[in-house]
Amino acid sequence: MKMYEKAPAKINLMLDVLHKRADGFHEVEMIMTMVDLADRLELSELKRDSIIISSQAGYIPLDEKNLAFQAARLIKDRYNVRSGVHIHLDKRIPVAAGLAGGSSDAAATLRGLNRLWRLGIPVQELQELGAELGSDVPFCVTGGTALATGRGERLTPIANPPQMWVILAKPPINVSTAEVYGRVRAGNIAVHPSALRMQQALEAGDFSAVCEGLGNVLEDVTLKLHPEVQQLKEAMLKLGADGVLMSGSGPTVFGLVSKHSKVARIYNGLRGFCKEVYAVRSLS
Ligand SMILES: C[C@](O)(CO)[C@H](O)COP(=O)(O)OP(=O)(O)OC[C@H]1O[C@@H](n2ccc(N)nc2=O)[C@H](O)[C@@H]1O
Ligand SMILES: Nc1ncnc2c1ncn2[C@@H]1O[C@H](COP(=O)(O)OP(=O)(O)OP(=O)(O)O)[C@@H](O)[C@H]1O
Repeated sequence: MKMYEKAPAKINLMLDVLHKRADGFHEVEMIMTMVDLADRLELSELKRDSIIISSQAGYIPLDEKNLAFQAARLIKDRYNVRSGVHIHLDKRIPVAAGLAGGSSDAAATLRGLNRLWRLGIPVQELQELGAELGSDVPFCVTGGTALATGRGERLTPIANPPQMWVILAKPPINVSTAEVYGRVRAGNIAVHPSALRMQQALEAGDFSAVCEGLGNVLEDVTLKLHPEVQQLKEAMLKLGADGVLMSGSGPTVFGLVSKHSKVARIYNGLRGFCKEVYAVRSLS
């Protein structure tokens, strides 16, 4: 038997850090939404008790470091599943980009194995399992648009963004999420983006207000480490994006555009100096 799952990328429309917690994680307030750029997973049942990961992408781990492997092992152990699975990952989301590619693969694995092995695990329990794998995984289990608090695992669904285009550009640099959080000084953040304001903009379907409400306190850290991310933001704005922000801990920058007529100009302009550029729709 085979199951197929799509694993979409996320962007953070706003991300605020409130304080560092005793467990080393940071208390955050974020609004995340999915975009129409997705990995594809094919999950095939194996009679023997093993987990096999394969992918056309040569640049991701295929062993127990792969988040899809970890998700499969977790669900197998927790529910005493004897059979195995072969998971083929058709990677389309850029890796280590701030787009939660690995987290979304893990979430899609939890959803897919729940169906493949007919486990009947309720969504909330899948999210709790997801939280053991990473802070972004619970959101990726359900997707949509949500306010995420705690370390990112406490979710409140909110209205999807109005129809818009999202242009994503990933510069060829590596950013460590742990390092970026490690450099944040919550007490020194000058301007905190407002979750309430973004939530109201989304509920009202007000595209301009969504653009005005964009904010990510991790930007300051990543931009200092990698000035090319700032240059990419400026280029996107110059080319006509209505709103521009870095996603997660970076380095991907996204631009929001309401008019389709602007998309080709921005896409082509960025392709001149950035190899990984995507123009997609927000998922609603
Ligand atoms: C930057 C975001 O992607 C925005 O959505 C998330 O906050 C991070 O999500 P993630 O990559 O799933 O993060 P995890 O794999 O759970 O954690 C990676 C590292 O980031 C730091 N981390 C992560 C989340 C959080 N709320 N506080 C943290 O300090 C921790 O040092 C942790 O060791
Ligand atoms: N299924 C997977 N897909 C991509 N990367 C994976 C996967 N499993 C493990 N990894 C490893 O995880 C690391 C982060 O990759 P990923 O694409 O998930 O980052 P990200 O988009 O920055 O995630 P986030 O936004 O959740 O911080 C990479 O170094 C990669 O080797």
